[in-house]
Amino acid sequence: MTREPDPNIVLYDTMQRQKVVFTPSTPGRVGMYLCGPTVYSDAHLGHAKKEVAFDVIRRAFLHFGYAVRYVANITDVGHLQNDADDGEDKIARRAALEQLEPMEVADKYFWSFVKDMDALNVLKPSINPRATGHITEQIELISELIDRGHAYESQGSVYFDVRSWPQYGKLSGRKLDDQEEGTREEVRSEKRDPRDFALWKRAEAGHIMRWDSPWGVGFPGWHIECSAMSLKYLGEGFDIHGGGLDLQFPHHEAEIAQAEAAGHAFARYWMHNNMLTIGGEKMSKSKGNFTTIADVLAEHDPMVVRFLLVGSHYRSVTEFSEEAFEGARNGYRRLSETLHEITRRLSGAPAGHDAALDGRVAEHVRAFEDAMRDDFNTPRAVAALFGLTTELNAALNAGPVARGSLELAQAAYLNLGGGVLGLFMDSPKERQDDTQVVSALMELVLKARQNYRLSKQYAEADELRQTLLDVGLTVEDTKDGPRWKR
Ligand SMILES: Nc1ncnc2c1ncn2[C@@H]1O[C@H](COP(=O)(O)OP(=O)(O)OP(=O)(O)O)[C@@H](O)[C@H]1O
Ligand SMILES: [Zn+2]
Repeated sequence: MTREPDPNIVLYDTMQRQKVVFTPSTPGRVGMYLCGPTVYSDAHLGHAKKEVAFDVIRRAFLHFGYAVRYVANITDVGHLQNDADDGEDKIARRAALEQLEPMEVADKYFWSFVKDMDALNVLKPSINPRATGHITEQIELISELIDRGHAYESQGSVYFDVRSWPQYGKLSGRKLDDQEEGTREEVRSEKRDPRDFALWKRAEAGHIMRWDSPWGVGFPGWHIECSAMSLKYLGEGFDIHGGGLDLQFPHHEAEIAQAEAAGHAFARYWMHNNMLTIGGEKMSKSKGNFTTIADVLAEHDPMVVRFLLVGSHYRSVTEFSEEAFEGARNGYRRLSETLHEITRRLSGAPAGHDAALDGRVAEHVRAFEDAMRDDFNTPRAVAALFGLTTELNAALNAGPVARGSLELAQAAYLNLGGGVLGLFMDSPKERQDDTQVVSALMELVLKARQNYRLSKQYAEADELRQTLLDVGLTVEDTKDGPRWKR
């Protein structure tokens, strides 16, 4: 059943600095752009916070009846050490360290990112554009900026002229005079103003990633890819642009200036996730205080990791600690055990509905949806799921529950906890456990059948075989003994 797009979704827009009602540029549709990873190393838990935060927002829009086009870029060129305008490219540096081609590095860490995201049940983007695949679009945008007098060439590089664009700083609220960018003397001398930022950089001898351009051989600056690719795939005045709080300045500020100074309408709403911290400090690659997603998943159920992340609001800090995991593990177990019990009790449940219970389930569903409509308040939504769980546990403990009510409750868990929060995906660990349990049980069953046959109880042996067939399992007698398959 598809529902009408919900007109009452409220989100916090960083640009307007307040919560506002979301109205899509095209009725029923949401265009979202998310600044994705620079693929030069394995993703860490901080990246997971961001990806899960925006995945939940996307899932909520889907739940509330919208079609979503979700574009998340992959930065594979132009992101220099320390986010600077000058210096080594992060990918090229890693390529030299690992003795790989730069594109080999980008692919290696792209696929490792995809694997992590799959494990965390993050939906795949509708489009996953790469910076190196959109050099032409970036050159076009830079040319538009030069034509309009907002960018200038200098010794084979091109810089954005911030003094020509007084709105520069409007997202982060930074006044031009307070900004300081580019400290190296050689960069200063190429720029008209130290706050100008690179759109295109001249490739020095030995720089591996290089493309031809109207300004000579070079490579794009870090910010321009997002303006070019978001406009290409989502169009003028697209709905939502997301990313980490730390990207507000200079990255998002630069994205806005590049697009708007070239005459394009840019994102209508800006959403920023807060940071995952460790010991109160932002987890980050360059600080070295990170734990990779792969390392976390080696020890923890991915659904517990996800539950931990949605347990705090996307605009709040999430502190990463063992105690936080302990809490998440217990909380998640409470929810999933009740869901399993409901599913178990469905077969054999008396027909019909318990109207009073249905009403109480509906109240928790409403509380969940109200929370999600209110700037995607996942902690409140999780609290509603706990309310639902307390309700259901009381009913289940009191005796048989009508099938219709169990079905309603099950749908609530699966649509809200599963569909919106992305939980309740069978974890690989659970699946592995299941496979082991099935194998062990089948060994026992086949041994019992052998025993029947040895004692010439053929009717019992055939009955066993038939029972297995009824659930889709076939038994074959081979020279090495009986084998079973699905
Ligand atoms: N600890 C974190 N919590 C939440 N989001 C994060 C965290 N670290 C990075 N992000 C987000 O992930 C995206 C990519 O970040 P980036 O590749 O710069 O990671 P990083 O670890 O901060 O790297 P570096 O330290 O090299 O800058 C950005 O949108 C950023 O805001
Ligand atoms: Zn970006």
